[in-house]
Amino acid sequence: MIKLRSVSTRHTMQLLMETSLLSTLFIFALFLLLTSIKRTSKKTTRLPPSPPTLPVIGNLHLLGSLTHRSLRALSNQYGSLMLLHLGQIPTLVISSPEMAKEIMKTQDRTFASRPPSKAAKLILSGALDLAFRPYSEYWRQLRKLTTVHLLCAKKVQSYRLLREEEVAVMLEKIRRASSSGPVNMTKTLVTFSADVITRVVSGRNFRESGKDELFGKLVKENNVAFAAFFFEDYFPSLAWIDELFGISTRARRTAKRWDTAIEEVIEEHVALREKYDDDVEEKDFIDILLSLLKKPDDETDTNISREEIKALLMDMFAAGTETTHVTLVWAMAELVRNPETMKKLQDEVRGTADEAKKGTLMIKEEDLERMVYLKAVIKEVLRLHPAAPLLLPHVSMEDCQIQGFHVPKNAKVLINAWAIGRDPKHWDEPEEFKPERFLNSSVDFKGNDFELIPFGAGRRICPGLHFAVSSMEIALANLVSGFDWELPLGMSATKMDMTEAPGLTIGKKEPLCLVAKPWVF
Ligand code: HEM
Repeated sequence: MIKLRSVSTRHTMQLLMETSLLSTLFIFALFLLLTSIKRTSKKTTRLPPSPPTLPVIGNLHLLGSLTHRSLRALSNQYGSLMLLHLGQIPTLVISSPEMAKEIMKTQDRTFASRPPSKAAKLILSGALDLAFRPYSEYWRQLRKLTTVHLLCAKKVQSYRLLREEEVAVMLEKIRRASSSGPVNMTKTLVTFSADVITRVVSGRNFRESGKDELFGKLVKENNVAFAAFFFEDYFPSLAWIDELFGISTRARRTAKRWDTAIEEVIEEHVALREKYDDDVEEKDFIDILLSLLKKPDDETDTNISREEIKALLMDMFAAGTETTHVTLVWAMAELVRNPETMKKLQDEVRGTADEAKKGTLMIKEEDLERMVYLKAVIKEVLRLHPAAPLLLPHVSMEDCQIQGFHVPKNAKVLINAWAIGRDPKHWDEPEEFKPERFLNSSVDFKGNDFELIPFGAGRRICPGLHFAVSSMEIALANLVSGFDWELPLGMSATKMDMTEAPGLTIGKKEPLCLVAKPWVF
C-alpha cells in the first residue's frame, strides 16, 4: 500500500513538475511574443515632417531654380530630416551632419543606389556610366576599374608633371592676355581643368587637336540637361510631355553630339592599336578600357561594352572638368573679395617656395605639402561653395527607419551639403569666408567629418577627390604666387556679384574677369 501510494505520489509530483515546466515555457513564449510585438510596433510608420502639399504637384511649387537654397529655407521650418512630395516621388531631404551620417555611414548600403534620371537615360545610354548607375555588382566593378586605372592616389601622383605643364601653359596664357586688359578667368579655368582631365584620360591634349571648344560646350550642355525639368522624373506616367515640349529631343541632340565626339577619340585609339598590331603601351585610360573590351575574360573578369566605355568617358570629361573649374573660380572670387586672405595666402605661397627656385618657373608640387594656409583656403571654398551642393541624388533600396521615422523603399534622397556647410550649429560665422577656422582643426572633406561633405561620403564618395584636390592646389598656388590680382576699374570688392547659376553643379553666374599683374620672385 505504502509502496503504491508512494508510486502514485511520485507520479503526481512528476505530473506537477511537467505541468509547471510547460506553464513556465508557455509564459516564457508568451513573454517573447509580446516583446517582439512591442519591438515591431516600435518600428513606426510615422513619416518625417513635410510641408503641406498641393493636389497633383505635391511640394513642387516650393522649389526655386537654386534648389539648395529653397531646400535650406524649408528645412529651417520642417527640420533636418524632411519628406517632400515632388510630383509622385517621395523625396527625403537631409540638412544636418547627424542625418547625413545616418545616410552615408550608418545605413550606407541601404542608400548607396541612384534613382532613375531621365537625363541619364537619354545622355548616358540609360545610365550605363558610373555616377548614375544604380548600386550593383557591375557598378562596384566599374568603380574599382576607374579607381585602380585612373583615380587612385598612386595614379594621381603619377600625373604630377602633366599637371605642372598644364599650369605653366595657363600661367603663360594669363601673362599674355593680361597686357591687353582684364582676363576672363572663368574661360581660362575651364580650359585648364578640361586639358588636365582630357590628357590623363585620352593621352593627348584636346587643346592641340582643336577639340577643346567642342568638349567645353558639351560639358556645359550636360549641366543644363541634368538640371532641366523632365516630367518623367516627377510624374513617370507623363513621360510623353517631355517629348511634346521638345526637352527630350534637346537632350537626345546633346547625346548625339557627345557620341560623335567620343567615338572619334575612341577611333583614334583603335586605329593606333591596329597600326601597331595591338602592341600599344597601355598608358592612357582609353587604351585600358579598349583592352578590356577586346579580351573581356582575361585577368579582370570585367566585360565592358562600347556603350559603357562611352558613358564612362562622358562621366570623366564632364565630372572632371565642371566641378574643378567651378571651385577654382569661386576660390579666386573669394580671394579677390577678401584682400587680407589673398595677401596671407600669397605670403605663404611665395615664402614657402624653395629658395633655389626663386626667379624660375613656379611653385612645384613638392612645395605644396608645407602650405597649410593654402589647404585651409581650399577647404573653406568647398565649405561655402560645394560644386554639387546636393551631391548626386541617392535612393533608399528598402524600407528603413531613421531616428524613429519611417523611410519608404525607393524614396529619392537629396543631401544638402551646401546647407550643412553653413549650419550655424556647427560653424561660427558660417556665411563668412574664414580659412583660419581650419588651421587648428582636424576637420577634412574626405568623408569622415559629416559637417564638411563637398565630395559626399561612404560607398558613393567622389572617386575623383584626390585628382581634383591635386589639380586645384597646384593651380591656385601658382595663380596667387605668379600674379597680383585686382578687380577691373570701377568694380568694388564689397559689391562683387557672387550670384550662382543654376545647374547640377553650381558655378558663378557672371564670368569672373580680373586684372592680373605678373609678379616676379
Ligand atoms: C572639386 C571637384 C569635385 C567635387 C566637389 C566633386 C563632388 C562630387 C560629389 C558630391 C559626388 C557625388 C557623391 C554622392 O553621391 O554622395 C561626386 C561623384 C563622382 N565624381 Fe566627383 N567631384 C569633383 C571632381 C571630380 C573629378 C575630377 C572626377 C573625375 C576625374 C570626378 C568623378 C566623379 C564620379 C565618377 C562620381 C560618381 C561616383 C559614384 O557614383 O560612384 N569628380 N563627385
